[in-house]
Amino acid sequence: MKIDQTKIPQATAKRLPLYYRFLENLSASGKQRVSSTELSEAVKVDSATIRRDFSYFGALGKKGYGYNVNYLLSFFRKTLDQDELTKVILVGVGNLGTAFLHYNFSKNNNTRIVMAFDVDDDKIGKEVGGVTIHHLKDLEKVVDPEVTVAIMTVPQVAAQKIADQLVEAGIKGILNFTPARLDVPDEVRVHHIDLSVELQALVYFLKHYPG
Ligand SMILES: NC(=O)c1ccc[n+]([C@@H]2O[C@H](COP(=O)([O-])OP(=O)(O)OC[C@H]3O[C@@H](n4cnc5c(N)ncnc54)[C@H](O)[C@@H]3O)[C@@H](O)[C@H]2O)c1
Repeated sequence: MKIDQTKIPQATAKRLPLYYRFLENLSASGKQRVSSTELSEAVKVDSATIRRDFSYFGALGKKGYGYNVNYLLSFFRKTLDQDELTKVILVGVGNLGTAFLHYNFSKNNNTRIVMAFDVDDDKIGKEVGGVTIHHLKDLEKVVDPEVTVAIMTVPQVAAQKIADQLVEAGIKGILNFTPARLDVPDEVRVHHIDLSVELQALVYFLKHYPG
């Protein structure tokens, strides 16, 4: 079935990897079907939302049967391009960048950091987690044109200039771990991950919605 991706709401699209990971584990343990209630408990999304999410791609659970795990998995694989390896680059091999290179999405075998960049001469040419570190000035020379996603783990002060360089080199998506708010052209997407904001939100919810 061909799904029009533009019709899937963003909030639904964001939950797909979550569903996918859980279904993959289910399938590996030999389970053939799953109910929305079971899914709901595992991924912590309410079952009405799950049913609505799944209805966007025509997966209608049968009463008393639930969803067919393999059907869902094959759908998610296609939709999330799980069959294709997404190559990603990382800029800034410090504390956080080093940790990411060692982790390198080992649980999620369709995303891989293939190259890292820094400006510290002591790091250039070395490998971390099997990934070679290049000088950022060589970005356009060494990066594969099919790479369109970059992770930024650099000091805040350097972030905007590096974002400009990434855009210039054809990067279309930036996962930004620095506290800097980046200014990029409309066609470039930035996802900003700010741990202190997440923590503050958690503390707020604990305080105002206890239990
Ligand atoms: N360490 C954490 O736990 C953590 C958590 C959340 C967010 N952050 C944010 O992530 C970013 C990185 O943090 P960190 O602790 O890894 O910092 P770090 O100082 O350990 O590492 C920064 C790296 O970026 C490199 N760098 C500096 N200027 C550069 C440039 N122009 N081009 C390419 N590389 C450059 C440095 O050489 C260094 O290797 C910061 O913005 C920080 O606020 C860090």
